Amino acid sequence: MRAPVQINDEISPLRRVVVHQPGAEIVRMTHWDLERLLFDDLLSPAETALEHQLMVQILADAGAEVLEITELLAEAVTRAPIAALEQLVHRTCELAGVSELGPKLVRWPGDELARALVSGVHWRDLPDLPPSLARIRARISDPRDMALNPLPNLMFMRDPCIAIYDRVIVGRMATPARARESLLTAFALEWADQGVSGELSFADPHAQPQAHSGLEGGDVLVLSPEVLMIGCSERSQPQTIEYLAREVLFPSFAKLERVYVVMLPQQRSMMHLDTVLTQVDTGLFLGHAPLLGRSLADGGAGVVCLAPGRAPQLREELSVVDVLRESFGPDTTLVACGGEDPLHQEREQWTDGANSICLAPGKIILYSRNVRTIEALAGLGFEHVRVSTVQELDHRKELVRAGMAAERTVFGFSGSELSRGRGGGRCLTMPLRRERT
Ligand SMILES: NC(=O)NCCC[C@H](N)C(=O)O
Repeated sequence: MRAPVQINDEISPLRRVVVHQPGAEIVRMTHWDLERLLFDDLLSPAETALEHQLMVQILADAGAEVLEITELLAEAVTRAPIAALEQLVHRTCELAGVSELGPKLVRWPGDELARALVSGVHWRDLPDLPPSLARIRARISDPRDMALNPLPNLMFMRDPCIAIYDRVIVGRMATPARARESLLTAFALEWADQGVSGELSFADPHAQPQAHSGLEGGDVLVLSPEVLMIGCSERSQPQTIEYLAREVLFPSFAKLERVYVVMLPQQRSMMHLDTVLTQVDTGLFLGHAPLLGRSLADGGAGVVCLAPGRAPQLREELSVVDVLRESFGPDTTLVACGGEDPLHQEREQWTDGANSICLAPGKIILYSRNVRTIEALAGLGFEHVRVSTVQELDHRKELVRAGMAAERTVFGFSGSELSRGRGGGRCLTMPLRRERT
């Protein structure tokens, strides 16, 4: 059933979420591609799938309906009007520099096409196309001989589209490796039977001026109906954020008072705001303290306030934590990812210690490898519940049930493979509905 989007904050009980279990697309990578495909290592497909399944089970046992994007996409491909499908395929091929493929692909059976759009297409599967320069070059220089590249980052479902309040904003992926993802995700959400009702904003990446490129979901935190926080990062560009705030957000959401823009270092370890900051409970955040606990003057991240009808204002004297206190009260606290030791702060920020997904206030999921972060959370009353594939399914369900009933819980699971793609629980999930509390 199509359902309206409802995301008014980062922590209310999670009820509907989109994920993607990594599949054939991660098998089609080689070490030659790692940098271009934004990975730090080749992942073991079986281990990665197990880790991901474990996370999905925790989400489901905690009460969320979990949707798989490839199922939505397969449904959308068969349900969408032919003109919409042709447009999707045409744009996909255009982005890949192989426009000649479009008319052929669009006639593939729906399931096959949906799979191909995610895991890529080999030239050898297109025997009757006339020779082209693209094909010849692929044969000479690409050992995999791909006409359409795989999308190994699709598992990081947070980034291609962004649910804000009652709508989905279609992202602008900043790198060629991920460009197709926002087209596919928007198409799936728009046309699948289980998609979203209501408007998709900013919906046509090609209709906007080219300058408005670069807006990824990991940079957007929906803190309250009044306040959003957006990272101006390696991936989300200042012009795009300003345009989005002025043209889409303030005119659409009457309650929205301000958008805080956090000026992040333009570097891979902090590619999105949620790699350094996530919310874990009312008035409680988890984050990279050296960056967020200091003002710009003191070496921390700068914060700019955008408000309707006003010029952007740099809050030079305030840290991100100060700004959060200004909005959510003086008791608002930042738990340091990695604890107090600078060495472990750096190590665990890199392994997504700050990137938690909140299942309900005070109930979060984190990779269990981030032991110092989990210790720091324990100091604030979080019980660590370790969830693992060696446990019987019923036992795992019971652990999640008990953890959800406790005051504060961090569900830890192994993310040894997943973390090599540089994303944690928040990056791997795209919430569409949280309960109104
Ligand atoms: N929100 C996030 O931080 N997503 C993680 C994305 C990781 C992916 N390998 C990327 O570089 O885009």
